[in-house]
Amino acid sequence: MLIVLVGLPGSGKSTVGRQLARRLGLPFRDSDHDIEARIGCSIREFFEREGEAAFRDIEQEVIRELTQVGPCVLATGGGAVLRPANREQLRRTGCVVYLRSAPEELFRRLRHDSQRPLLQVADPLQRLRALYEERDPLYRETCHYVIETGRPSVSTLVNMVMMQLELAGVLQPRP
Ligand SMILES: Nc1ncnc2c1ncn2[C@@H]1O[C@H](COP(=O)(O)OP(=O)(O)O)[C@@H](O)[C@H]1O
Ligand SMILES: O=C(O)C1=C[C@@H](OP(=O)(O)O)[C@@H](O)[C@H](O)C1
Ligand SMILES: [Mg+2]
Repeated sequence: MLIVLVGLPGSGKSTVGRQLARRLGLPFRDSDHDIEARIGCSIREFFEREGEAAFRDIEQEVIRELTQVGPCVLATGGGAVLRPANREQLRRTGCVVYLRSAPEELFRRLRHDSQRPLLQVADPLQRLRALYEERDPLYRETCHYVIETGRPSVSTLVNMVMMQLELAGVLQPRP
């Protein structure tokens, strides 16, 4: 089974995804990690050198591959839903969970983070609000379930995702 996490930068896709995979005994894959292995530098450097469109081309290839490697928990990058082909591929092949977070919460988590290329601007909170406006409808269109991430800790969120998947019959209930 393929479980896919989507959401804005800082929503916890990588952190929650890793713990969720451990709890489920599934491999964990992070599309940004595979992209960095392929380009041989950080995503931030690649954005600066080659631009966003070149990044999106590689991201689309990596997503297509990772949705075909067998059962795993897949953390995507925040912009994975921008391309219709990715939205269609993720929704068709996986059980897609949207980790929804308010831009203000994401700003609190990421204000000291220098590795997210889209947030290296004078007003990152304003940028996060704009990204939310643009992408929230795309995450909703792609996902099967929405999980609110505002207050819960990472381990509580892992439990919430597991409970949601059990209720939906995607996961067997735990004894
Ligand atoms: N539910 C949460 N509560 C508090 N901090 C969180 C939560 N989820 C993620 N974080 C923190 O926010 C930062 C970004 O998380 P990350 O998993 O990299 O997000 P993403 O992969 O969605 O961009 C990390 O420092 C992580 O520890
Ligand atoms: O939102 C985006 O467009 C991006 C989010 C990043 O992943 P995270 O969501 O893990 O930060 C990474 O894929 C790249 O910097 C582009
Ligand atoms: Mg991530």
